[in-house]
Amino acid sequence: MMMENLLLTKGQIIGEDGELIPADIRIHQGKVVEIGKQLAEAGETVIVVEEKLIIPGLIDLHIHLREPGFEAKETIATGTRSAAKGGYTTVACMPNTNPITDCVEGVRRILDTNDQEGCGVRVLPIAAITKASNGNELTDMAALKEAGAFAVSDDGVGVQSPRMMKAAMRQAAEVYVAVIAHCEEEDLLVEGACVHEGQFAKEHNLPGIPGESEAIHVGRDILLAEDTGVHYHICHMSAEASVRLLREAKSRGQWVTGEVTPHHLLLCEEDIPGMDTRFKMNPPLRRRKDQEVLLEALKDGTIDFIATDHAPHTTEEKAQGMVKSPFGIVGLETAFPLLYTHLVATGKLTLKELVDKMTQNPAACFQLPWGRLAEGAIADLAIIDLNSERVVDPENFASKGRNTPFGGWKLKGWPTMTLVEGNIVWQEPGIHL
Ligand SMILES: NC(=O)N[C@@H](CC(=O)O)C(=O)O
Ligand SMILES: [Zn+2]
Ligand SMILES: [Zn+2]
Repeated sequence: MMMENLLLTKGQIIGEDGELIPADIRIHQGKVVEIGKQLAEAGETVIVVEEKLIIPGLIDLHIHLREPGFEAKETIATGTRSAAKGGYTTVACMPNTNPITDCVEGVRRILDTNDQEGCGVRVLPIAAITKASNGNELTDMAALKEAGAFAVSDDGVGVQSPRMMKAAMRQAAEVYVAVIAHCEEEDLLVEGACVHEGQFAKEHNLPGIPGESEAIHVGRDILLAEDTGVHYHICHMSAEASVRLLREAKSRGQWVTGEVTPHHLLLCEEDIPGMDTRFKMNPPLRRRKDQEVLLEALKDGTIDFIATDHAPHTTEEKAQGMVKSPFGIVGLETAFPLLYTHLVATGKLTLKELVDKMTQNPAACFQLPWGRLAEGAIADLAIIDLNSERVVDPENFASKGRNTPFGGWKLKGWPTMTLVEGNIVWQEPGIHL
């Protein structure tokens, strides 16, 4: 990619105490070299950002790109474009493709495809914990890491055997890769379980997924991880009991981290309008109490960061009804405006808290060098128009997925430009330099 030196002028950045500060940003050779007021142009291309907010590029450590194997749902090209449009500059993709990313070739293939067909957003491949994610045999984590795997996960299913999970943690600790867990105990599930085992399930006579099916794995894994020294990370936390267990583990100083999705922060089972598969995801939307606890835990730092779990499916797949349709909703293009509008504009989180939990917190949890806006930092940036107001229209998504419960929601705070290492990877149509 061509490296162009840029001068972003008349922007605003978030200061140490959360205040908005007018700022210009000079970018040379892919790095932020100077942040200040009214910087003099020195041969750069000038972009006047007109009072918009400049933040570190967003980082999403849990998405599904679907390639190889499920290209009708999403490809690396469409998924990374969707990420860029949402203000994301780094994404980590789960291995539940076909084939599952459980070998060196699979990891390399994702990196190569992104180099050739991606829009410039950085993709970190997550490799499987067990071969074919079937829970029977561990992958070669040292080789996977060497090939460029970011971490290991069997996302989509829980690792059912505690013995296998313990062995996985031992190996992961030895080669310094994190174990990222989809926590779900299948022994507590019934055939066709599709929504939270609670009020909505009862009213609609649907088989439910209990909160304990998540929490029992969280508790089990915290115990298993304790003596291994592994970094254990909990996917898409949804249940109050899981939060309680994470909080306790952290209070003892254990290396456990957790993420939460925008949909679990903003919705609960009471919001499901009926037999609408756009509200079907795993884990399911739970009680209002769980939703409230998740937000509290995110605010107080128990839950470390926000990840979308962007999970595109085709319209046909999602048209098979509540029981048969696949779990999952898309999230990359709506995450920031949703959370800005419903958590920041309502005073539940500060703007700095929200941005930190989508940038520097995920980076810090996994020792990634991105997610900061400072002199000397890599110029991964998102420019956000906090005042722009638009209605979510899934037909306009860059993602192939249209499966969102947020269609029709009126939101503020849309990204207008995304830069990775100083290169513009997406900009709102109609903006000309
Ligand atoms: N979250 C979901 O509802 N679905 C994910 C799988 C997963 O994240 O467990 C998918 O791959 O579709
Ligand atoms: Zn999962
Ligand atoms: Zn997932």
